[in-house]
Amino acid sequence: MTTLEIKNLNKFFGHKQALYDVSFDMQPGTILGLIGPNGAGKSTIMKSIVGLTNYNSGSITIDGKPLSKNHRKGLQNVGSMIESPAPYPNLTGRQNLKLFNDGSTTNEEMQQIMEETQIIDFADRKAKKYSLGMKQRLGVAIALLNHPKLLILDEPMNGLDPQSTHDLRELLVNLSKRGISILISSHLLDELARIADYYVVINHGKVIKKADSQSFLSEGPKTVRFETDDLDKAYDALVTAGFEVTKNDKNVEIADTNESMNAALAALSNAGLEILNVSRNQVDLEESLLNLLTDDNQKEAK
Ligand SMILES: Nc1ncnc2c1ncn2[C@@H]1O[C@H](COP(=O)(O)OP(=O)(O)OP(=O)(O)O)[C@@H](O)[C@H]1O
Repeated sequence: MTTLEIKNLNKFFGHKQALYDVSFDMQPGTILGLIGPNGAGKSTIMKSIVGLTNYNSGSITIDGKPLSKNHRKGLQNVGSMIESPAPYPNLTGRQNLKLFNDGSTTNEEMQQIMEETQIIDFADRKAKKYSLGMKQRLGVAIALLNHPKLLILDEPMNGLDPQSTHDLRELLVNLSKRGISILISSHLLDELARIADYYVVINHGKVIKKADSQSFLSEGPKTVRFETDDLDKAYDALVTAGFEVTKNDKNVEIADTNESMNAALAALSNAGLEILNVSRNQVDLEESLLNLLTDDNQKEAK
């Protein structure tokens, strides 16, 4: 059964429309990256799902159950950490978890959550003494209480050091393997690219792209880079052979097409150059996103 289905969601703040007919869905056990620039509407979508804000029209269905527009937070089946996590500062991590437990999480499960999110070592310290990274981890632990089928995490990697980011990534992948769907927004696109199965791109409150991670990245331009013993000469040789060339500190780069590799290699070796390395490159998530946003903003400006 579809875990989350959002259809034609519209949201106004006063006269200002923040979401325009946003629609997408999530299947069980998938990680969906919600991406877009600041102010695009990502948090508003997440808040609408958990009832932190109401919406004007459209529908949200979780695990087959439609939500009303003014539903309260504390939804069954949904765990969330939206904007900064807000544990009670004068309670310890463990006490916070107990407080957010609706009674369905056993002590053993609570222990497992504390271990998985690695808050166990500071679980008996007051939350006000936590660093940002520790608070983030406690936020994820709270989201994991009560057996969620859907986890909604807004910028969960903020403030985490590289080891903690790595650990959180592993945890999220393991949770998705257990069938939990994870909706995650992050500006740390390299991190997101390592775990997301699908992306939904938001710009100015509209969905401008939905794609699985493979096709999202493979649609972008590909290039081939050559390292040689003389980059200036390599640049000239490729330009003379009719290529559009970019010269970097370490290599020269051309568009990767079916014919370009052989023709470029021939041009470089005819110029007497020693080819030290050849690499094919696909655009990364950040580049794909920037290309998409540039196209969309140009369309809007017309
Ligand atoms: N409480 C509010 N009152 C009025 N406008 C709001 C409110 N919350 C958000 N907005 C507006 O709605 C739009 C979407 O904001 P939102 O916070 O959802 O963006 P975002 O994609 O999450 O951005 P960021 O990446 O900066 O978190 C923005 O134009 C924002 O100014």
